[in-house]
Amino acid sequence: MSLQLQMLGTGGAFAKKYYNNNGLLYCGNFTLLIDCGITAPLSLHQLGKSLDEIDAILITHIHGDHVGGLEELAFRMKYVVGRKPVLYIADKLVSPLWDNTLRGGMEQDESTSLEDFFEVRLLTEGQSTPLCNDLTVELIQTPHIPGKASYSLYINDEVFYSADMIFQPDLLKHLVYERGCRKIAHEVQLTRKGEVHTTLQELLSLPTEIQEKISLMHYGDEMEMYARETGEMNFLQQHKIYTL
Ligand SMILES: O=c1ccn([C@@H]2O[C@@H]3COP(=O)(O)O[C@H]3[C@H]2O)c(=O)[nH]1
Ligand SMILES: [Zn+2]
Ligand SMILES: [Zn+2]
Repeated sequence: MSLQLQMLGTGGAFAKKYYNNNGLLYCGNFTLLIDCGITAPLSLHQLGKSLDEIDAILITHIHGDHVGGLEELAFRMKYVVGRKPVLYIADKLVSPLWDNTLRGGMEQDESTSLEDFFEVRLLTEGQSTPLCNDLTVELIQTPHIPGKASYSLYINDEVFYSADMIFQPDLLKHLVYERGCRKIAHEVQLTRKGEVHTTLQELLSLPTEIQEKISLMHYGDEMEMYARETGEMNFLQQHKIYTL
């Protein structure tokens, strides 16, 4: 079964042209929404997708461009669609997501926990979990903000989808040379110092055979200026469907 990826947006947190870096992963009839940022509901609307077409949501980490659309999604699922969405999430993210992010807007009456709005399915880091017949996801914790857990994804034991992360060349080499990784969707920061992200310069230091597997995402509005400066890598484009 081939996997397809359609990004709802490919922009960094402050990008305006390309929307938040959230993706739809298609596996046959199953659709997984990877992250649900502020712009996710608008992007879904522009694609003509109803929320009912999303079978599950997976959250990589707690930043607005990755979770800022969850309140709208959950309220619409509850009050319009009438179905609890499935939410895959690392156990360490449950409390930060509910207590520190969603609770202020969503707690009311008997609805006092994440489980009151979502069918929560916990993911354990380092463990490959089947989400449907032909789709498995393994969380790999990757550094982003000190003290805040963030998880990249290893999909079907062959595709790496980075969360926001500081450059991890050894991880990328390990995945490609020892775990048979075929494709990599990687965040990139084009301008300014990386600090909590991976810079284009850092990715350009990777061997050619790894760069060839990389598609760049989570970039700024200046992306077009860098179109010919990405070595063997290419930019993922919003709404285009890629076979993985
Ligand atoms: O220590 C910090 C924390 C945050 N930030 C910025 O805020 C943004 C939050 O979303 P993001 O993770 O997509 O990108 C982050 C950066 O652009 C930063 O530069 N340094
Ligand atoms: Zn981000
Ligand atoms: Zn982030």
